Amino acid sequence: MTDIPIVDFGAFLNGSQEEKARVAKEMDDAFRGVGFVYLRNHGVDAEMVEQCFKWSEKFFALPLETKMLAPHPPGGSHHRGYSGMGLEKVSQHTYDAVELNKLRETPDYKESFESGHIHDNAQPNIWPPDSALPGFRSFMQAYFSECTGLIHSILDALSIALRVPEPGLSPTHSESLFQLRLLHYPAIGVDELKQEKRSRINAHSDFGTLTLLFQDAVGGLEVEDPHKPGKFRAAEPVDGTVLVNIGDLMSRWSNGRWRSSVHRVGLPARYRQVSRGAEEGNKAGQEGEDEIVPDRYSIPVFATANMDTLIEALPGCWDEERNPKKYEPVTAWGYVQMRMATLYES
Ligand SMILES: O=C(O)CCC(=O)C(=O)O
Ligand SMILES: [Fe+2]
Repeated sequence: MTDIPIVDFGAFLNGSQEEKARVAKEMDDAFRGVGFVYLRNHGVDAEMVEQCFKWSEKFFALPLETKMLAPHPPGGSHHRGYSGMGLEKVSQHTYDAVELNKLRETPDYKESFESGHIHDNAQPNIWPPDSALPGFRSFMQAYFSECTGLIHSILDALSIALRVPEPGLSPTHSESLFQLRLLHYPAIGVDELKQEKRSRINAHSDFGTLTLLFQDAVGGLEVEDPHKPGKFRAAEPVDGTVLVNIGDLMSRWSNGRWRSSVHRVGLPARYRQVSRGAEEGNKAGQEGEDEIVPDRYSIPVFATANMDTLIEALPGCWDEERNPKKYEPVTAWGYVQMRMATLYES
């Protein structure tokens, strides 16, 4: 297991100034260390989270032709709608076209549906007709707003951690240009994942400011150990929590103070041990060969700052002598566009 801390965010949402400062410090520590934190009492309605997983199952169970009524546009710059199996392939800072095509030979075995803010004019939503899945669109819009609240509260906590003067970082995200993603990883043979014939999601870092992640009970998410590059440790689902991580844009904004850790989804930890069958004797051992990892569903929400926000080392994250600015200033949108362009074949 990773050493991803669990923080009680309720103490930030409802606590005194002292409690808020304590929680902010705990989050600062987590983001400086592993770049991930589990938040308990995060305020996102548990029933809505459960319902969102149900909508996700219903959506992905639709026939392919129906899902294709809301197709993800070609190229990576308009990230909305349905992406079928193998369409998106994440990578870690690979911009070279030849390299990217080589990576795509082992496609991520997943399908996804992206939606965003109803007033996001740069990336308008792409919905299936309501008759295809009545109620889906209105639920997803309500769930999007529900998650938006938590993102802004986390930004408030981070502003306290850095002593960013009031009103802090939240106004830089006032347009809520976020991306709500439903992910479905179909059932897959243990061996296919083990031998890396297919991946669920390849190692990558997220490129926005913050990511919220709800995952089902299947597991398989792994985070790279910040001190041992190439070594991944399980980030198993923890009941009643949301997993929050720092993206590249926030890492850059904090002048590297907060870590945007590489993560991936592969074989859940419990399948790594000797196959269950093998322990139970020969006959069962044979069956163990064909073991299947069940379908997995997860729901990330990616946050980014308003398009023209200048991303340049935040106060408290640099000083002229000991800790100079490490990165050139970029606009939030300029950076995100550059990263999104690598995700899809254009
Ligand atoms: O499915 C997951 O648990 C992680 C998904 C993820 O890392 C992503 O979509 O960026
Ligand atoms: Fe990710």
